[in-house]
Amino acid sequence: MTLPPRDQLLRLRRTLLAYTASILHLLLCWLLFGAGFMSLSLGGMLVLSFVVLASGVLFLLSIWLNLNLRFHDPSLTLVQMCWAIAVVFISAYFVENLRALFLMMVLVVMMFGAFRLRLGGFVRVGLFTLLCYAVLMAALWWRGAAIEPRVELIQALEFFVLVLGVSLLGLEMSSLRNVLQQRNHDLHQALERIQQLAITDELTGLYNRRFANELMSQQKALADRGQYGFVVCLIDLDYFKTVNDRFGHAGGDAVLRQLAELFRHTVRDVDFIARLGGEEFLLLLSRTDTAGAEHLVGRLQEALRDKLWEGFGALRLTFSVGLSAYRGDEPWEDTLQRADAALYQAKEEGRDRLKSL
Ligand SMILES: Nc1nc2c(ncn2[C@@H]2O[C@H](COP(=O)(O)OP(=O)(O)OP(=O)(O)O)[C@@H](O)[C@H]2O)c(=O)[nH]1
Repeated sequence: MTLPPRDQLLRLRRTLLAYTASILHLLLCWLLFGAGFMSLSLGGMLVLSFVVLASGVLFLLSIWLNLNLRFHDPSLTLVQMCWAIAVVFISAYFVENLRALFLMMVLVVMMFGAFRLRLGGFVRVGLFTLLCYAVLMAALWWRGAAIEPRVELIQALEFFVLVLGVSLLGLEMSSLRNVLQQRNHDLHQALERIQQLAITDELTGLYNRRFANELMSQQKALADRGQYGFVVCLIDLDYFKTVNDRFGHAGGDAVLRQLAELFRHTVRDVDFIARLGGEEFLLLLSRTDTAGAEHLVGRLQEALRDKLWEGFGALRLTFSVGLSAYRGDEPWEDTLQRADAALYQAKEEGRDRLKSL
């Protein structure tokens, strides 16, 4: 059996809490029944208990079966609150003498809305409470219960002042919760941004040297476990200084950005490309052998030959590559070291070529 997602679990927990409160309310009813304050027969008490317990189970089931997700507010806060308030008023109808005390349960229900309802929700619950109160008074009057209008009016006023007070407190808590949620969201985004910045090269958006080292060590661990290889290519642009001399440093930057875009589009999704600094790049090819890497480098050279540099006219660029395949059970630094030596050879032998060691 799989557990519901976190949001649903939270809703279940909150509904379970409300269910516990309604069971406590029911216990109070039974206590008053035992003490002779309820004008309800044993059968009536059993029906009331069944209705309260069954409705709670229905709310819990609707969340467990995800039926609540079909509603505008999947927490069902308003529905649950109105139902709980109705139950309090229904049971209050049968209480003799202690009705005002009994109605205080409505305040507990109000507190449940504190973390979810906004102003509109509180107004609706308030109006619903008002309606319930009026219906209760009418029903009592209809039944011929002894109602002292002045006392009832004072009790009603006191009740509504309390409901208003609790609603205002609830609103305050609700807005506090919103602020906290927003802060949490902002912090989460800032953290994501920081994590992104920590691994990317600012100029090109490729991975940076620090992350390249991490990737190398990860690749080594994976290769050692999975018995497959990986290849490291160090790519260094030839005579890049002339680009800077011709177009200025900003122009050189723009060329590096366009080059990064070309690399990104040419390598496979499973491969990694990082800028180690200056005009030097590292290509990390996973599950590839030397032949496969040479093939990819050929494709990159071809793409570079055909590249039309936006804003740089007839610019032609080449690069030299030092390639090295991981030999198994060697430190990844050794693989990189060999690629570096191979790159040195490629430069020494006239550039625009690939050397592997
Ligand atoms: N625009 C720009 N230029 C950079 C950046 N980092 C390094 N460079 C330039 O890259 C050039 C590298 O020069 P060199 O090391 O002599 O290399 P090269 O001119 O490419 O010659 P070889 O590598 O020997 O073929 C220098 O002019 C640096 O200023 C950068 O972030 N932006």
